[in-house]
Order: sequence, then C-alpha cells, then structure tokens
Amino acid sequence: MASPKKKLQGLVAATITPMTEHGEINFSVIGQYVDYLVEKQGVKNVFVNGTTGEGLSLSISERRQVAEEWVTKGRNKLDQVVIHVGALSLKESQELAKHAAEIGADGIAVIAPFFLKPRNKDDLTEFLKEVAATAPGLPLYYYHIPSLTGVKIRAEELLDGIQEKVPTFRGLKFSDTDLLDFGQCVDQHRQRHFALLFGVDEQLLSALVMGATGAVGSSVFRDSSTLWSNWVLECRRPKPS
Ligand SMILES: CC(=O)N[C@@H]([C@@H](O)[C@H](O)[C@H](O)CO)[C@@H](O)CC(=O)C(=O)O
Repeated sequence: MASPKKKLQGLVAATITPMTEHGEINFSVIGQYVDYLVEKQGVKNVFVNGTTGEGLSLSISERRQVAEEWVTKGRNKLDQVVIHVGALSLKESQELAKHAAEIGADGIAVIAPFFLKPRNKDDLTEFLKEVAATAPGLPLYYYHIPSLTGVKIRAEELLDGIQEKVPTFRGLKFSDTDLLDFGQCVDQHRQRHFALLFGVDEQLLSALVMGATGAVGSSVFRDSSTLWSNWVLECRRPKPS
C-alpha cells in the first residue's frame, strides 16, 4: 500500500527535460540539475515528465529513461521524485506507473486522457483507479489541468469519495485559475489531509492564503522567488502546539 508517512508538501519543481542540440535527451546534466535544485534553490521535491518536462511529447521509452535518471541521481539528495505517468492510452499509463514503482519513485501523477475524454467524474475515477492498481505501493496525485486536457470536471467534485475508490489517492496538483474550485477543495477536504498542490505560479500567493499545502511549478524556482515561496510556505506550516 502507498506510504501514508511521506506527505508531499512545500515546493515541488516541475523539471524540464534537458535535450542536446540533436534532439536527444541530455541525461548527463540531470545530476547537476539535482544539485542545483537542492543546493541553490533549497528544493528537494521534483515532478518529472509533466508539462514543463514535455512528458507527453516524449516516447514511452524516453519517459522511462528520464524517470530512472531522476530517481538514480536524486537518491539520498531529493526527498520525493514524483513521476507523471498520464497518457492517452490506459495501458501506457499503467506501464509507466508500474515502471515508476519498480525504479523506486516516491509517487505518480496522472492527467485525464485528453482525446477521448472521460465524460464525467465516474469515468475519470475509473481511469485513475486502473492506473493506481498497477502501482499499489505509490501515492497517486491527480494532475488537474483543464486548459490543456479539456477535461473540465471540477476538482472538488472528483475529490468527493475518491479515496474509497482509489485507496492510494493522496491529493492533486491543481493547475487551473478557478480559485472557487480550489477553495472548495481546501474547505471540504482539509480533514482528509490530501496534498493540495497549486500549479499556476502567477496565482500562488492567493492559493497559499487559501490553504494550498504546496506548489508544483516552473517559474517559482528562480533565485529570490524560490526563497520567498519557501518562506511563505514555512510561515504557513502548522506549528506543533
Ligand atoms: C502549464 C504549465 O506549464 N504550468 C506550469 C507553471 O509553472 C507555469 O509555467 C507558470 O504558472 C507560468 O505560467 C506548471 O504548473 C507545470 C507543471 O507543474 C508541470 O510541468 O507539470
């Protein structure tokens, strides 16, 4: 079963996939990338093969290799390596999820399939359940990004009752500007201790005020903005009484 111990929180870097000038993945710099994030930015969680990493534009074989490299190079340096395994095909998502578990990743994230789309919450839940079943030891996060997937099922609606159907479900990466939906996720699901990670950097401050437990982003990891965001998150972390 998925570990309940390691909650994914704070800043999570959505990593780019480094390429050579010939369009091949430049694996040789991923080790330096890990060091840069940890030593210069103070960020110890990564989100690999997502939007910033152009995961959907990579082949399955490339996605597997990139995931492996981050897990290997991040060992004993990073806290959590979350691999995005979303795909148009359920079988590909399952293959990537199983692979993430085999290589020792700390979690998986899944977008909704976006060509033949889930029509409603039940369809989407079923898809997530089938992916989750192939990696029963890994926490699963739903990656809500309706502007790119076209799947507009409200996150708050999805969260309602999901853990009963997908036991490894641990939260979501909310990449939408609908702060009403986000606020309802926070208000109605706070007690379930889901990770509610915000993904639109431009609105991060608002989301933190509303109760985001962390952020997955690309632009928050530049110099002073990272330090600033870390500071805000630290201030908002509940203090032991
Ligand atoms: C659509 C997109 O790329 N969103 C970025 C944001 O960090 C985004 O770059 C930022 O808000 C600037 O617009 C992240 O949420 C993406 C992300 O976490 C990912 O790579 O999966």
